[in-house]
Amino acid sequence: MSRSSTFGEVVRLLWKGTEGKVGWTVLLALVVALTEGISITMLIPIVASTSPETAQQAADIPLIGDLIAGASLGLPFLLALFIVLICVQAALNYLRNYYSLHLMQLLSDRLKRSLFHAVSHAEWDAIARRRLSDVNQVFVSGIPRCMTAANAFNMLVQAAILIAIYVAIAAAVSWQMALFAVLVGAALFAAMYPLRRRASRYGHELTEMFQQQSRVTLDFLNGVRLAKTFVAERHFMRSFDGHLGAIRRSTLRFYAQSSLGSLVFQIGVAVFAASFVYLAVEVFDLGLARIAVLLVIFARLAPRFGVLQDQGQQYLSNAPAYAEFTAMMTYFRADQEQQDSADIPPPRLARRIALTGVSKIYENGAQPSLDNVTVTIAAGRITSLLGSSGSGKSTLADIVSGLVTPTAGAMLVDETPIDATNRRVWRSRVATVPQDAFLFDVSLRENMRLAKADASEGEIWSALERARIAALVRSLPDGLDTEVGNRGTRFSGGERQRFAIARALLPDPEILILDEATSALDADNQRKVAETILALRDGGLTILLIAHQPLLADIADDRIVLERGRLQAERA
Ligand SMILES: Nc1ncnc2c1ncn2[C@@H]1O[C@H](COP(=O)(O)OP(=O)(O)OP(=O)(O)O)[C@@H](O)[C@H]1O
Repeated sequence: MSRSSTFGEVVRLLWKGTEGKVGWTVLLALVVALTEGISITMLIPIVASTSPETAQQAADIPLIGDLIAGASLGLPFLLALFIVLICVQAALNYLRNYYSLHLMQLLSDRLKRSLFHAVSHAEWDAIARRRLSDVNQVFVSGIPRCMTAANAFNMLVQAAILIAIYVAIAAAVSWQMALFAVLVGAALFAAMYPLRRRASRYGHELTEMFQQQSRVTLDFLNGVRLAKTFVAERHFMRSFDGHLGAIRRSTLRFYAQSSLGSLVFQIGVAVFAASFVYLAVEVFDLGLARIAVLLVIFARLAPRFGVLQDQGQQYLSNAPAYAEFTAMMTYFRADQEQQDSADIPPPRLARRIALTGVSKIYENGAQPSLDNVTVTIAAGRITSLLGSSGSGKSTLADIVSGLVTPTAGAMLVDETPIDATNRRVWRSRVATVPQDAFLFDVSLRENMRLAKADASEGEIWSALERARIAALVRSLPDGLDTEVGNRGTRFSGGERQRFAIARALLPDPEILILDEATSALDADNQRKVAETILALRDGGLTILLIAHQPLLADIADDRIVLERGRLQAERA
């Protein structure tokens, strides 16, 4: 995204994201600038009241001089008014800062929610194609950087308003000096161009480097057990150190350059101050009243130029994060799942699931992962999905569960076709237990209620009984209140698997899909899970098993054999 289009995007974001409320901060900035302007202008009558000579100088100032002449006010009154104006100004500044912060928080929440929504409502295919560490990175550092850019932009606008008002007052006092200030300001702005370009480049580098760092961190945390098994901690540590070093070096380089820029800027401002006073006194012979006012204006103006410089850099070095955010939003929004409409009843499975001519070609897949497969899964029976690695078993199971959309072909649940309009509602009636039975780091009861938020104690115990794990829970001192701990590692693999089955059974699904559910278990645990599955089938549940182990393959009533995405055999 080019700099100008990012600029337009940030303006739109600020305006739309705050529902136009950002306009209030600009208006407040304008009022603050006006009260500041009035309080500065008031210095003229105050200085004028010191001697007849200064009074005459003040009267000579166009516009302002006439005003002073019109209202002959005493010094105590002027000083009191000056204090009142400064108080009003301080209060308005406080209000503006607080309101800006409030808006930024609101905006940040809005961006996070919209990305969360876009990801959670995207098609699974689209989610699976994307590195989740990149998505996480946008949440953790991308959106806060967008906020810094938006805030910097807002500050820039406010500083620009103040500068414009100061320059207008300066012009009323002496147009030559105002013109001089504008020309010097423009020259300083132009001189800082290389620094702004560097800030923008640094911003792009930072986005890339944060992504790399997030990838290593998440990869390591997700596979920490494996990393330790391979004694590969040092490899990850080295890689992590490498990314930290790159970020540190780039940041130091950037700040060294920008500090140098600020240094040059400060020197430039000092030269400007000296020339300003010289011109005012020696060339234009402005007199004390005007010089006093111009100096006060200048003293206020200089830090605003500093704000322009600092916030400009903040904006440029953080705006690339916004381009990253919008690219990610566009990606996920392009592939949104159709939402359920309230009047669609969940399909019921009483007889069979029939797939006809189903094919699946993943976006980046060279070959079809499923090629014209026609099979039937009978209700109330155990069907096993067999085939060598990569033959398409998981793809078929994901199509049956409604997670993956087939590229071609049709699926019927009894007589109901499953398509974009009801795929989500069908998925809510399917329970899947993956190979790695994942338990969340909350209590057993809360883990169960993730599958059905309003499950009663009776329903929870009934599901635990069906999965043959109730006896274990009863033996625990804290029963259902037992905290599962990090990923449930306090339970054995077989126990976790049966908890996962119990959780999957809680919403009373139409079909249970087990994806290599016992591959990580020993023979004893495999046997226990197999007994659990047989008992569920005897209770009338339809079960689809992806199984390599003979023990599980043997308990199946029907078998579907796939090879290279094609149906090899379908046997009872
Ligand atoms: N998201 C994806 N994008 C691209 N290709 C994919 C994707 N998922 C699966 N594939 C490819 O589709 C083919 C079938 O994969 P699938 O996971 O369905 O096989 P499987 O029989 O379950 O394998 P395994 O027994 O090893 O788990 C494989 O060649 C795989 O590389």
